[in-house]
Amino acid sequence: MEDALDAAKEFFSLPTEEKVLLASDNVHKPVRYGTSLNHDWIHLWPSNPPSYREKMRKYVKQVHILHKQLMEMVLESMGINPSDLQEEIEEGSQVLAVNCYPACPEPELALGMPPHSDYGSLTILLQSCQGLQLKDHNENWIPVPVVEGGLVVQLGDQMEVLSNGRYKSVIHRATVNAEKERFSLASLHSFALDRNVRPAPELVDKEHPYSYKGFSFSDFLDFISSNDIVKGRFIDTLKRKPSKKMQVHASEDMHMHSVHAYAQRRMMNAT
Ligand SMILES: O=C(O)CCC(=O)C(=O)O
Ligand SMILES: [Fe+2]
Repeated sequence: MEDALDAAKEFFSLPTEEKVLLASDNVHKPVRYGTSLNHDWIHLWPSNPPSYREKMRKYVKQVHILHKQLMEMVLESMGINPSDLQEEIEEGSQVLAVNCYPACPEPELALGMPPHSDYGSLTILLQSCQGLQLKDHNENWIPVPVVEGGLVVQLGDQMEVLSNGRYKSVIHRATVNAEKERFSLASLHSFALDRNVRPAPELVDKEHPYSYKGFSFSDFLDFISSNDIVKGRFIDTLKRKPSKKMQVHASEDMHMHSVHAYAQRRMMNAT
């Protein structure tokens, strides 16, 4: 784990001229530096620092194995037989977001990443120092401590839809640090890209009516290509009976924080 964080640190310390060669606003690009999609994009990852690919590849591989074990546990806990979704999981995608948040002299006025939920099934996150915060059901921000050798696991929008709302995707944000530059590695896992994710039939009944429209990865890409994050959450566009109150809350919050979003750098590595 330390190796992967070192590789991130070395990459971001490269001269800007070198990093911008990988810059792109095109969300369809598998590797992009700046402000995602199946195995074998590693040859496109940064070749400098020289150890970057090897260190990241090792990390990504281990995390992929862990993700499969976690998926089985989460699905079983929802009463879904993991083998029913085996293909979706096997053909799923993994994107490693390598985030760098420069030290900020006034951390209380800025955010590294505005509030959002991740679109996929599971996110496995490693942080170099404390900065991740989760929103709890009372709308309070809870800092997630750094535990030596520990990883943070979050559920994304695909799990909320699949569980028919029994599990919620986690709204989270990244704060910045006054003295230290902060790094995080977010391994974003999703079901197969061409599949429509919809509530599992076994979780739809009289008391739990079908609450979300199904969606595919391209629906999500269309949403982020044409919407600013301040306009709200993708998952809210899928709700069949959206709660107006919650929507207003979420978007006001996002707007407020994104106005102050600080100069975060991000490198997306599809695997
Ligand atoms: O830096 C962090 O702790 C959060 C990163 C994150 O939420 C993301 O990359 O989606
Ligand atoms: Fe995230």
